[in-house]
Amino acid sequence: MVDIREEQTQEAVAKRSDFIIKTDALNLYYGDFQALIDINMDMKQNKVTALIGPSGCGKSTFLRTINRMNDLIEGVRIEGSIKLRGDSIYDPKLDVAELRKNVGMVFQRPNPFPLSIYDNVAYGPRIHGIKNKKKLDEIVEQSLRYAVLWDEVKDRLNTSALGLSGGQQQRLVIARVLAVEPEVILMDEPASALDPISTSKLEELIIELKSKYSIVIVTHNMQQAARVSDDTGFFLNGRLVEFDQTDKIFTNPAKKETDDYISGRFG
Ligand SMILES: Nc1ncnc2c1ncn2[C@@H]1O[C@H](COP(=O)(O)OP(=O)(O)OP(=O)(O)O)[C@@H](O)[C@H]1O
Repeated sequence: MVDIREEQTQEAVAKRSDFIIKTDALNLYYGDFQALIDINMDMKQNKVTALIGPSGCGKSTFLRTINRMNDLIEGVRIEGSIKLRGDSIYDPKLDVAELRKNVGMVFQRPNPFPLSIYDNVAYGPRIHGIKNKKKLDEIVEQSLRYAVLWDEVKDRLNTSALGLSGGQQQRLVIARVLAVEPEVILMDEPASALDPISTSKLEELIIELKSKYSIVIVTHNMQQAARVSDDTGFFLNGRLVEFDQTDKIFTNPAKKETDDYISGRFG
């Protein structure tokens, strides 16, 4: 006789594994101020999840919970759960440095180190103990190739990263993140300081990267969210108002607030 519980369990496991990050009743407070209210959001593996919403609605705060960047801010308190592949991100036993290696982050302004292009990419692997020059060379080349920057910089690897254009610097920062082999890449308005051509290269790169990584991106640019993401979450006043497939959010949202926001009636 088939054990239904066993079947259900296997089905549940298969379903769970589609999701890389799951949050359950997540609340976050800055002192007395509640910035995130009861966020339940399951993000899929090898997909791009976009977070949209007006300024101050909690997008960056939410993004930072995924690699515990909020830990660095005094007075932050978190309730509820957030899991990466089923393991609690806020487990006191968790190695935060390991988490941040696994969940890399790209910020609004490109922030290369004042080092050579090569040393920027080799930085993380070196910290994680890789000393062998040949191995480092391989990692640097592969990461720059994945970040679609190799052809532009291969003849100047030992020159300063600060000499690159803003768009190149942002792709270098992505290469630096890729060099430590993360599973998830968080991006907080990564194109906001870039010109249209660099932005479009970055968007192409994001779409390419999802074959290997899971990406969560905060953006103010709704066309960008529509172009690059598979799923979109709309935040308002600390709540996740609606979370669905990007096509659905932009063509037939379920909630009036989402419709008002995407059609430019507020925000
Ligand atoms: N370090 C902090 N201390 C206190 N309050 C904060 C802190 N950081 C953010 N907040 C508040 O939390 C709320 C959410 O901010 P957050 O930066 O997450 O919003 P956002 O949607 O990313 O905004 P934006 O699109 O402008 O970047 C805002 O009211 C903000 O003022």
